[in-house]
Amino acid sequence: MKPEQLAVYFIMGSVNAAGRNPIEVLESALRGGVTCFQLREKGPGALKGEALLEFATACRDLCREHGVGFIVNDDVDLAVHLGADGLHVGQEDGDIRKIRSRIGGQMILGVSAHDAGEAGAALAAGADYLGMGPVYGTRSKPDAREASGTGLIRDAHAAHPDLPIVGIGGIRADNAAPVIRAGASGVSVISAISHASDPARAARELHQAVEEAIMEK
Ligand SMILES: C=C1C=NC(C(F)(F)F)=NC1=N
Ligand SMILES: [Mg+2]
Repeated sequence: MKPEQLAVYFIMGSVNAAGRNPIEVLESALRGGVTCFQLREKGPGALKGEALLEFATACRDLCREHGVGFIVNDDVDLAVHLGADGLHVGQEDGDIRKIRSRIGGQMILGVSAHDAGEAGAALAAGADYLGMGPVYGTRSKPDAREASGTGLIRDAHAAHPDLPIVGIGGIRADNAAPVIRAGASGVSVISAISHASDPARAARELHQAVEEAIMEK
């Protein structure tokens, strides 16, 4: 996982597409230059079984067409079955070491971490990047913790400067810079792109904001 792959990390499930065809939203986001995509099929109305497999396969193929990493959230079996580029798990999704041994050394493994301690444990267990947040208030995750600002990212980056971190939670083009300045390699977003009337434009604007902040570092 090269840190620059985390610059604009789009996360979406079929329920996040604001009533539109999620494949068209993903296609638009990819045209707009998102650098990584995570399929996070969760919550009421989430696809299951054959419908999920079809949707996930279509997302994977679109990402491959655009040369963008395809990451699956939580579902180890689905990630392995699809030959995904990576898997993202939270602290509650099982023992990170066991998951690493299950997916092998090639697959990217992302782990959610909420403090420097969890960051260290995830790194020791084989994580390739950390997702840290919620930086700002978020509506995409009903059970999200309190907004933590960028302090957690700053602490984790200071403790583990070589471990790529992506910020998450309420991030948009107009508040992305502080996340990068705190030491993150990129920002991950759901609704800033999936709810945008023009997802490609939203992705471009986020990419510009992140690139500018990286240049100013
Ligand atoms: C809960 C999550 C936290 N962080 C991330 C990512 F941005 F990918 F690191 N993805 C998630 N699903
Ligand atoms: Mg999870």
